[in-house]
Amino acid sequence: MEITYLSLGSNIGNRQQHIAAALKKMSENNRITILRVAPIYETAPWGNENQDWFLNTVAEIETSLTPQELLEQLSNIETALGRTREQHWGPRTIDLDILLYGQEQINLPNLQIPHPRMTQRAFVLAPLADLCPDMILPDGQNINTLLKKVATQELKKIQKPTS
Ligand SMILES: Nc1ncnc2c1ncn2[C@@H]1O[C@H](COP(=O)(O)OP(=O)(O)OP(=O)(O)O)[C@@H](O)[C@H]1O
Ligand SMILES: Nc1nc2c(c(=O)[nH]1)N=C(CO)CN2
Repeated sequence: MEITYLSLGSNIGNRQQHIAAALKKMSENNRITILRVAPIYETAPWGNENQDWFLNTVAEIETSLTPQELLEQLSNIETALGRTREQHWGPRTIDLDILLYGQEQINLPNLQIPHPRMTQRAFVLAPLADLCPDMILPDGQNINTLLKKVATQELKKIQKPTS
């Protein structure tokens, strides 16, 4: 069993409902246990700014799935929730990324862990810091130091998920 952190994001349709539905589908897999879910943030679009604001959060899970099996499971959930891939960093009903999987470092063409862009993204670091305020990221930096570096990225904490 490995402790794993996942990023969840949505900026199309009922964003809160998409996040809740993704968490429900994950919890239906008997090899995934959701341990904690961070508060939800409303966040300015990063990377491709010409799109609507996102809701983002982070889930801490425990899983016996391998990283590749987890990626496949998350991709199936994205598809079931209507995710399409038309634009790089474009709008999506749901985006599920693996941030950290135990202490593993993976560098395959279809899977990089830790997620290579996570330390640049306030929409990842803020909810992750709510769950793990003292976390040291694999590059050796404290999460709060990293959060200060991305402080110009706009975001606001909105609420705990209801389910
Ligand atoms: N840690 C990871 N978590 C999820 N997908 C990953 C990871 N590492 C590599 N990938 C690959 O990235 C591919 C593209 O994913 P996706 O379209 O969701 O990217 P994105 O969310 O738009 O951008 P970003 O990767 O910068 O968050 C996936 O098909 C998957 O194979
Ligand atoms: N605010 C925000 N911006 C993004 C997001 C996201 O989840 N939230 N996801 C992206 C691709 O992973 C690109 N940009």
